[in-house]
Amino acid sequence: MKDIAKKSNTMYLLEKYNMKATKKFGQNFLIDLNVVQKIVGCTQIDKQTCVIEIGPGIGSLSEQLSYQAGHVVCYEIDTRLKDVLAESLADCDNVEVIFQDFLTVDLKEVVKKYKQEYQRVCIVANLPYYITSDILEYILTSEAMIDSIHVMVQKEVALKLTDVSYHSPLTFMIESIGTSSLDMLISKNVFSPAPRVDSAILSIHIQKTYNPNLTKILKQSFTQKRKTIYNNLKTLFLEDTEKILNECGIDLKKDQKN
Ligand SMILES: C[S@@+](CC[C@H](N)C(=O)[O-])C[C@H]1O[C@@H](n2cnc3c(N)ncnc32)[C@H](O)[C@@H]1O
Repeated sequence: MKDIAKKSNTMYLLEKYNMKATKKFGQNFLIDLNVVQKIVGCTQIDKQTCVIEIGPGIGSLSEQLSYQAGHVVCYEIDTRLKDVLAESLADCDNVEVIFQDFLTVDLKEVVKKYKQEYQRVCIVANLPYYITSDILEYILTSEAMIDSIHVMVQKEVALKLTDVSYHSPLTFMIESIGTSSLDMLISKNVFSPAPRVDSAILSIHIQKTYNPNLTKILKQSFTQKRKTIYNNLKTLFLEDTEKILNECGIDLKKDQKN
């Protein structure tokens, strides 16, 4: 189907397949073609890019991604969407839909495979809000050779994750491998059903591979707030603390206050 994101097309598909959005999977479908095209514009993908999309829903974003990208691999948890996606994306030959919980995907292996054929591999998603942090952490710590991540998240989450004075395990993970930016604000009115809050596009450009030592560091660091990271970690890494923090790209004097 052409222009799935048009409200009339979305409603046609949802009604035809008696598909009710479920909170269980954080389903809020985009129903504004113009906004979907602007989102794709933020990603700067091209035919040398393979996109991994998390949660295609009825395919609104996947369709527009398919016009710009070389290949699109979508992971969808809700098997009720099988028939809908078979119809909506029937003409998009470069889209592959896999029905699997994204949090069980071997991302490192999948990205390695697509890197053999495409110059870049990017992740693009209108994320289910109930597991935003879990998904971001899963991607960031996967050690997969991803070039960039462009995800729609709650506006407040995007503001926090791009605020240099805000510290959380996720901000440290992002900082340790690249840079983040808030690229676009999105009104809650362009979704069906409309969520309670507005959204934003958060982009993360990856320059370095994740250092797995960081997960250990963050667990220890966030047990005792107020102290600097260095002081918190001295008990764990002793004289190696400074070296390990430097390797992970973390400022020794940072504390965990918001
Ligand atoms: C906010 S909706 C976005 C749908 C569509 N991309 C759009 O923009 O209209 C989130 C989508 O993620 C799917 N989803 C939720 N949890 C998931 C998981 N763990 N793995 C893969 N997909 C998931 C939902 O079923 C839903 O299709």
